[in-house]
Amino acid sequence: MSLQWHEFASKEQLDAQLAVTLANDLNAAIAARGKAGIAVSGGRTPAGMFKALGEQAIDWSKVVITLVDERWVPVDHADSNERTVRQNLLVGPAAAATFISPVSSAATPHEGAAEIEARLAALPAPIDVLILGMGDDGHTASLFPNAEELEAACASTALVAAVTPPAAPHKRITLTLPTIAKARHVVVHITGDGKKSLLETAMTEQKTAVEQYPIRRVLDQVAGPKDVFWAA
Ligand SMILES: O=C(O)[C@H](O)[C@@H](O)[C@H](O)[C@H](O)COP(=O)(O)O
Repeated sequence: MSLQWHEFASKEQLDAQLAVTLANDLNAAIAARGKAGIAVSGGRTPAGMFKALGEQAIDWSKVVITLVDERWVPVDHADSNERTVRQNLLVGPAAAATFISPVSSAATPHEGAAEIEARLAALPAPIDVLILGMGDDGHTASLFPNAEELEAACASTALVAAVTPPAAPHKRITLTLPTIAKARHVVVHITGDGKKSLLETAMTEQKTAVEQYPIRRVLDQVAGPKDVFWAA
């Protein structure tokens, strides 16, 4: 399926519409299978959308939430993606959702990966809806260009992989490419002209784009519907 672009006049309008789209996915999954699974991305972009999502009419007690990737830091660390999710999404009615934390007290994600893998057995498979961010280098999740474990994380049959990004300050744990690609619906959530231009470049026909940009490598493997929600 081709990548469908949805452009919005403001981040606020994007957040409001994406929240409705995600709520529709979750409610459809609950109606069909009795529960729903969502994997959200970290970074700075999603905070406003998390607030809008938390206001949607969803039976949160039937929703299982996790992160697409995480920095291997304590959950009260300023760089923790879980901290962002707990402060912006898991408040109000959405606090009734089941959140699967992708970090443990292990010293490194390499040591902690097996425990996180076991925890994620509680996540509906395939994931019903998965939101991807994208970095300025074309990374998505924690699939970074030139990372020493990139190939392993793109080929692994496990749910998660530990990654040492070449330039980011923290070791990471990430859903593997096959796990991401199996999601029933994938949404790329990006803002700014630079990221729009980068994603358009990544999605060109040039074969080099696949090697250079993990976002392209991931989207090429996504079997289901894939959308981009973008605002300037
Ligand atoms: O832990 C992370 O950083 C993310 O999961 C990462 O993949 C993020 O989505 C992009 O780097 C975009 O981050 P921003 O939204 O902060 O630009």
